[in-house]
Amino acid sequence: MIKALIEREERREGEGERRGEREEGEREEEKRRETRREGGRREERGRRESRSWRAVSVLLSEGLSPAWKQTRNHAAAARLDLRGIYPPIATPFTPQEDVDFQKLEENLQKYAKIPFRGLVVQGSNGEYPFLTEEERVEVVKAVRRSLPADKLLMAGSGCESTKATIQLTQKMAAAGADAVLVVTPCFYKGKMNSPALVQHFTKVADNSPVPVVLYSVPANTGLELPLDAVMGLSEHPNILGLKDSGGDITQIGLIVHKTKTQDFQVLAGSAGFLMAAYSVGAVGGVCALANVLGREVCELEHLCVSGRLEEARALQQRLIEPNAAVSSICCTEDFDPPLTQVTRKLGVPALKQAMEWFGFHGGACRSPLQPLTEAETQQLRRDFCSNGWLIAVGLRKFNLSNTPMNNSRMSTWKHTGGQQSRWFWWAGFGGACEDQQVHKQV
Ligand SMILES: O=C(O)C(=O)C[C@@H](O)C(=O)O
Repeated sequence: MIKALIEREERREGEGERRGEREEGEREEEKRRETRREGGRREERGRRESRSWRAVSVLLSEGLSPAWKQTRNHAAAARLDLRGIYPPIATPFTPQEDVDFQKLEENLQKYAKIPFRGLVVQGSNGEYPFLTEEERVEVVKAVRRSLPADKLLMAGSGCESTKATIQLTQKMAAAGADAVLVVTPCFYKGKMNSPALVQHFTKVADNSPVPVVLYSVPANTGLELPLDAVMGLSEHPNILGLKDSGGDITQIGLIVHKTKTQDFQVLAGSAGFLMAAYSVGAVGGVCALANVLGREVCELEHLCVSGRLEEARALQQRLIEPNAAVSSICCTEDFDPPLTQVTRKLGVPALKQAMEWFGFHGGACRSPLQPLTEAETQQLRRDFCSNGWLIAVGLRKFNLSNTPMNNSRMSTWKHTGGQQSRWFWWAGFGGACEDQQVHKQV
């Protein structure tokens, strides 16, 4: 009996051992299967990573970084509505060529009464290449202090290197810029191909606390931001849009068309082709002429967006020559498609002279920009007078000393038969100038 019990116990123990061994074997097999599975996963990860690195290397060779850091304002980029007109404001200087913040402030007070969407500070017309980094930031701070809260401050933060552009962008954001306008680097223009430019703007946008607007101005930089680069960059969450000063309407139309699936906004870079740009989908304009005829350029925008094309056409035609004279986009034969040949003649010195005629502080440019010659001044006046913007009534001899005219005073707006007219009286300082009563007809 006992023997049987022992034998049964031994059998049970043997079965237990064998079950344990089986279970151990199964556990070992499971481990081996898991190891194989993990190895497979690791290989797959390796393949995927190599695929993704291959992709990244391709992307990086095209300048697109795979993961965009979320700056605090990417969401802002989606919200910021750029529609409207912006003067790229001029920078007044003292006779010693220091920034004249007092005159800047007086100009800002006048701009505040004009229905601009905002101001571009340190655009081409701001003479940014001639300002130190510190001055560029100080001017942004001064404008921020004065600009009404509902106006957008777009600060030009472009430099030649990506590193310097990021640093200045961050300083301008801290100084109060709502967005930055970043011009294409151009000193080594032969090497500024799409991959280089896409990588540049991507890194800037990755590191900018505020949304970025691309700035392509081939007449000044000698290069155009290529379409494929714009299309790639339009997908960046912190890149809002493009300011195109090239003036090629087909290029602007193509950019609008090719980026329409993105929240990407295109601004015309000159009043000379503003209506045409609106017709192909631009949402606004950065226009030097708006420093002088700000209300009229805003009126053109209004007529375009409200479909009053006959009136828009008539107004646009009267703005082409004055715009041509004051546009800061220098003449370069290579980048001067016929349409824009009219838009580039006398540049910033002419803009500043015209500002003086229309009651703003323009003054001298910073060296090495030279003042207008007498012949250029006459040409400039013709461009405004022949389009009915400046009619000298009772013009008497001007014997201005070097002191630019100032102390202008706008008297009244007078509507006469649908025409608006403004009368200006000037009393210049420092010279034997006499009162000049000029009838400006708009
Ligand atoms: O000053 C700027 O930044 C410009 O784009 C100039 C351009 O708007 C023009 O009308 O000439």
